[in-house]
Amino acid sequence: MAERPYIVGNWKMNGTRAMLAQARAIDRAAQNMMKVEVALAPPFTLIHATHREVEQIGVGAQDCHCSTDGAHTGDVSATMVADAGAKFVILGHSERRQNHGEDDALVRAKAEAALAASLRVIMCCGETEDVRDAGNAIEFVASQLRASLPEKHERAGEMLTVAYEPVWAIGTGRTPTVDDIGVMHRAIRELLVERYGDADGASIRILYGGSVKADNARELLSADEVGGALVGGASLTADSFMGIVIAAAEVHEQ
Ligand SMILES: O=C[C@H](O)COP(=O)(O)O
Repeated sequence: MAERPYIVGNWKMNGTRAMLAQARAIDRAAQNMMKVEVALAPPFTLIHATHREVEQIGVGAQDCHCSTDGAHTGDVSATMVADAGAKFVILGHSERRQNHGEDDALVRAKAEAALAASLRVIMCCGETEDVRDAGNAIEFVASQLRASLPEKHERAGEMLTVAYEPVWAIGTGRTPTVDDIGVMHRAIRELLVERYGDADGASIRILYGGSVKADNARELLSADEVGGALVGGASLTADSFMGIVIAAAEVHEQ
């Protein structure tokens, strides 16, 4: 892994204020792990409190609306999450696509709104098991990314991250092989270079997500073109999350 690994915890719909103790513990531990960029995406309700409690780690949101404000009951805009202390937003997660019917066009509109609010974007993509079994995983992910990512951005390399998360690997304990991850990540890299040019396309980090744990992180993070991980379940306690961060530091040093 050439660049500084990026390990992001996605707390999903987990956590009340009692969870801030885990954020503090992760932040303290991350201060001794400067070789790894560590971040957490708590639920909306904890963004501001997490931002106030931590010094070292990044804090982000798990979604935002595509409009800046207006009559959208229950929604939260990019400007609002930025105001609460978020520096990035996860968009296009398969749980949003499946549970809220978000299509690629909406995800792209959200990404444009987030970038306009100076938020970095972690753009998720990934195929279902049926798509993989039919041998169409690469075509599917490429088409999802082409339609979901903004057409251009002057600081694409710095502002965008892609997270490849096969839907069938999320929360299941199943993972692709290192070879399969490498094949997919190389295809994503090609697409990013094609869209954003050599320099930006090469510097956008591509994370792997889906059942990453401390005991498989070393292997998964050593796959070709993997720049870090988007972690769900194992990010909910400082011990399990920091096990992944430590593995990332070790892979980086190899
Ligand atoms: O955003 C995180 C992913 O959905 C992975 O979740 P997981 O680590 O619980 O499989």
